[in-house]
Order: sequence, then structure tokens, then C-alpha cells
Amino acid sequence: MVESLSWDSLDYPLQPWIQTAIEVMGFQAMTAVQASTIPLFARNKDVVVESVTGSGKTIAFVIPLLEKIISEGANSASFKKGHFHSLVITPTRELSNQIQSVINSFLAHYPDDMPPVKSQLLIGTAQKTVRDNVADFLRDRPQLLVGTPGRVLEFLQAPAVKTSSCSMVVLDEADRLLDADFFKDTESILRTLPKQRRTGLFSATISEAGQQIFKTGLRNPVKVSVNSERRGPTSLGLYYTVVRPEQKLQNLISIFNHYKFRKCLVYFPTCMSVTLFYSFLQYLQKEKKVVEQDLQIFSLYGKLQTASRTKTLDTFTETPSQAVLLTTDVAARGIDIQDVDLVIQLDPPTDTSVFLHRAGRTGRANRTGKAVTFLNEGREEDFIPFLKVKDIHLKSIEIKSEDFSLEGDFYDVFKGWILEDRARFDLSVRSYVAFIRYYSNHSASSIFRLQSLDYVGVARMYGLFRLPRMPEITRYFQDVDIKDGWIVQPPIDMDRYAYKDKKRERARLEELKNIEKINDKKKLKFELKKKNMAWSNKSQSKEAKAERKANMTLKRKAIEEQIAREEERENSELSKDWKDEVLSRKRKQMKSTNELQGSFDDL
Ligand SMILES: Nc1ncnc2c1ncn2[C@@H]1O[C@H](COP(=O)(O)OP(=O)(O)OP(=O)(O)O)[C@@H](O)[C@H]1O
Repeated sequence: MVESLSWDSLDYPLQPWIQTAIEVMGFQAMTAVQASTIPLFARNKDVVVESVTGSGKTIAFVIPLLEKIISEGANSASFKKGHFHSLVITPTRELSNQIQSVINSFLAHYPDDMPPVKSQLLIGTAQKTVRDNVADFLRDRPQLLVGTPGRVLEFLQAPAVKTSSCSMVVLDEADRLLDADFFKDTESILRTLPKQRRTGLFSATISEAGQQIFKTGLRNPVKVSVNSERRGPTSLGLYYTVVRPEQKLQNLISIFNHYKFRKCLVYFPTCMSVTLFYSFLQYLQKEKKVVEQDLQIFSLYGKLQTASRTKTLDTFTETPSQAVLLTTDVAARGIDIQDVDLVIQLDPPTDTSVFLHRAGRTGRANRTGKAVTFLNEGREEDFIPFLKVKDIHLKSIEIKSEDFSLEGDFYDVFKGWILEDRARFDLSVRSYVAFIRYYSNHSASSIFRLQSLDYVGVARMYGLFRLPRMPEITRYFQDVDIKDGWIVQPPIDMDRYAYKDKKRERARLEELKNIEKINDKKKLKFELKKKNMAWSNKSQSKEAKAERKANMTLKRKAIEEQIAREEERENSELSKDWKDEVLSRKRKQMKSTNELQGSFDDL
């Protein structure tokens, strides 16, 4: 947000109540992206908007949507029941919620004596089924819908919901909505909407979507690219620090204890790692008193129920005291919390574009912020030149190491905490396994290579004392002196290692007894093997099955193709007609998709 322009400089006057809302929100001038986008999107142009995080993209689409609802009479009594005017799709429930709040803060100034304008949230929650959503929709008659792809799709498929009046659609965080995880749903939603509509795609990293952009039904789109030479806002300081994995948690605590910040987001690689480290940090703060006592620690990840996610985010946002939110990429995009002045990435994300989104949770709207990324010593340091090529420049920062007043070293304390309850060990193993999976999925695979990972150091970081038997790492066991996976000596007596939960412990002892009763050596070996089976092996066998199935399908296809080729040779005349038919169908198909897709020549 470097440039700013007066709201009066728009070539048409905004609705008076929208002007009032802007004044009340204290937005004295438009940001660059707003000045470029609002006149286009509100004036019947499709837009593809790329502008850095925190530059005000939300209002750049909310104002045109509200303006068009009024100018196209969607607020009048003649707008038919079961119809809606505009749709905003976002990848997360949190972001949908946030956009809905921005819309409502505008609508709070909408005059009472005008036919009402309403918006409705469509996200998956335990409280509201899609049937409830449809009932609310028919009762309240909102013109503007905001939601996540899964729920929106289900909603649009309800017979009572008519899509034919939808004249505007926005894909916020469009590159995410067009990636492999969401594409099917996004495409299905777009297919249900009229072709004669306005489409807006918004993201700080829209270019990442590549050719997928053209599958959204854009018609003569205009590309708005603000500050495209910079990959992040000027108010955001990007830093990295190089550490050994087992040092990371201590350095994190050191930041909590010694660095000045109001609110901090810490990104962890997986839901399980958030659960594990959240519990352990609580213990260190409450029992061991080595974490700043006034610091409030929260955790948020995708597997939690929506209500609990919303509550956590609200409490974190509203708390006046210093606070930390441990989270995953569920909170990487779009989330706008004013006081966040520090972001920490405990591990770089597997996808580089996510790096900018995570870091961009701070340094928003000209407020200063710092984002620090932890890198493991060694090969991961190549991530810095890798980012430089992408015009992302990080400076090195030294984190003061914490001098803990703990009995024993940090790892021993962690290990001791895990030994108190076998359930913690299970969680730690699962977190570690999930991390190894995560690591092997890095898009920058030449830098983040499993072969170069200090997997023993990582195990210590996760408080483990024995490495799980994962094929991904056991093949490197011979490189270091690891006997049967134990990284502590003497090994822990696993038979006597108990669950704190009585019921769970009884079940474990029962199972142990049953195994002892087995006289048959072969069966015993099988049971023990089953009991100790590596986590990854279990799913590996599922994966192996799926792979075998896929191979069989491929083989079958190859045989069928071979037969078809032979038949084709024999019946060349016959196949000519068939080929023509296929070709003409293909041509027709191409024609219809071309009509749909538009082109980037006009951008
Ligand atoms: N014209 C303006 N003047 C001052 N602040 C503004 C203006 N417009 C928006 N903001 C504020 O800027 C912040 C960031 O806006 P917004 O969340 O829309 O950013 P974004 O570009 O969508 O970021 P991201 O890419 O991270 O989703 C918000 O707190 C918003 O209230």
C-alpha cells in the first residue's frame, strides 16, 4: 500500500451509505488496488487482481458487489425468491467469516427506508446443515452469498436454489481455489452459474494459478497487477534464522520471552504438531514457569470443529494482552488481524506461494511487521537464494538462545513429559511421521530432501526417544549408530510404559496378556510385528494396494489399446468414420470451451 487516492477521484459517485461506511472505518483514501479495481469491476469488467498481502483487496471487490446489487435492482421486491445476485468463494471458513464481517460492516450503514440488502454465510458447521442454509436463504432472501467451495456446491445443488440471476462471482485466494485440492468443486460451482456474469479473481499470488485461470469462464478479463515488482508489502520485514532442529522450540520460547511483539502467529507443519507443541508449551509455561507468564497461548488447526475455530480466532483477535496463536496453513491466507506484528514459520511451507501468504499476516495496511523463518542447518539454507530468484529477499537474524532454568537439558524435560503418559508418545510419533510425510512433499524437492534431513535431530525436536520404523527413514539407519530405532540408552521398557487414561491402559494390558498367551511362535511373531508395525507401513500397505490397482488398470488399458490398434488396422475404412465422428465432437467441444474461457490477450 504505497500509493493512495481520494475516494472522490472515482469516475462515478459511490452510494452515500457506502461513503458513510468508508468514513466510519477511517479509510481516508483508496489503496492502489482499490483505485484500479473498483471502477473496472463495478463497470462490467472481469478482473484478475494480483496485489501484495494486506493491500485491501477485500474492499476492492466488496464495494463493486454492493454497488451492483443496488444498481441492478437485486434489492427490489421484484427480485425473485430462491434467486441470489452475487457469490464470493474462499478456501477457508475463517476467511469466509471475515469477508462476511466486512460486508456486514458496510451494510450496518444501509438505510432502513430502502428495500433490504442481506448476505448469507455458507460454511460447513455442526450447527447448520445445508438444509438449514437453504431454509435461511428462502426465509431471509439474501442477495449476496459468501462461503467455502464444498458447502457452496451442496447449497447450489438444492432444487430450491436458483442460480440463473447470479451476475457476479468472486474467487478470493483464487490460485488456491484453482489448485488440485479445490479445483473440482470450484469448477462445478462455476458451471452452475450463468455464463453472462462478471467474474473476479483475487490473490497476492494469482500468477501461481497459471493456465487454470482460463478455466473460470472469464470474458475479456483485465489484469490488475499492483506493485508487481515486489512480492511483499514494504512494511513487512522478512528474516530467517538457521538452527538445529532440536534447538527450534527453545529458540521459539526465547522469542516469546525476550522479543517485543503484541501478537504472533506461529506456523507449524501439521495439525498434530500444533497439538503436541501446544500441550508441551502449556506445561512449560504453567508447570515449569519457563515461558513468559502473561503470554496467552492459543491453538488453531483445520481438524477442530468450526465453532471452536471461530471462538479461538475471535478470542485471539480481541484479547488485549500479548498473545501467540500456534496454527497451520489453515490460517495462512487472507486472515486479517490488526495487532499481529510477528509471524514465525517453524518450517518453511511445502509450497513457496504459501510462504508469502503466511508472512503476509503481518505488515498489513502499512503497519510494520516481521516474519521470521526457521531453517534447519545445512541444505535448507539454499532456500534463501531460491527465494531470491523469485524476488523474495530475506535477511539473516540471530535469535538469542534461551538460558532455561530447568533441571536437566531441554530434551530431557521434553522426554520426561512424554514418558508421563504413553498417549503423548503416540502423539509425538504421529506428529513425527506426519512431518516426514510433509517434508517429502516439498515442491522445492531439491532443497528439502529427506536424505539431507537430520531426522534424529527432528525426532529429538518432537521429544521422541525411539525412531518409528518408517521406510522413508529406516533406509538411512545404517548411516548413524542407531540400534533398533533407539536414540536414547538404555532403551525404555515399552511393556511397562503406561497410558494415564485408565480405560486405555486396561485395554493395553489386556492386549499384552493375550500376546503372552500365544504359544504358537509364528503367530506370536505376527502379532508382535502387527503391534510394532510402523505407522507409515500401515498406510503404506493401503497405498501399495492402490498402486497395484492402478498398475492393473494401466495394464488393462494398454492391452485394450493394443487390441484396438490391431482392430483399427484391420478395419481402417470403418475406423475412419469413427475417427471423423470423434474429431468433429472434439472440435465442437473445443469451440464451446473457447467460448467459455476467454483469453489473456486483452489483459
Ligand atoms: N483504503 C484503506 N485504507 C486503510 N486501510 C484499509 C483500506 N482498505 C482496506 N484497509 C485495511 O487493510 C487491511 C488489509 O485488507 P485486506 O484484508 O482486504 O487485504 P488483502 O489484500 O485481501 O490481503 P491478503 O492478500 O492477505 O488477503 C484490513 O485491515 C483493512 O481494513
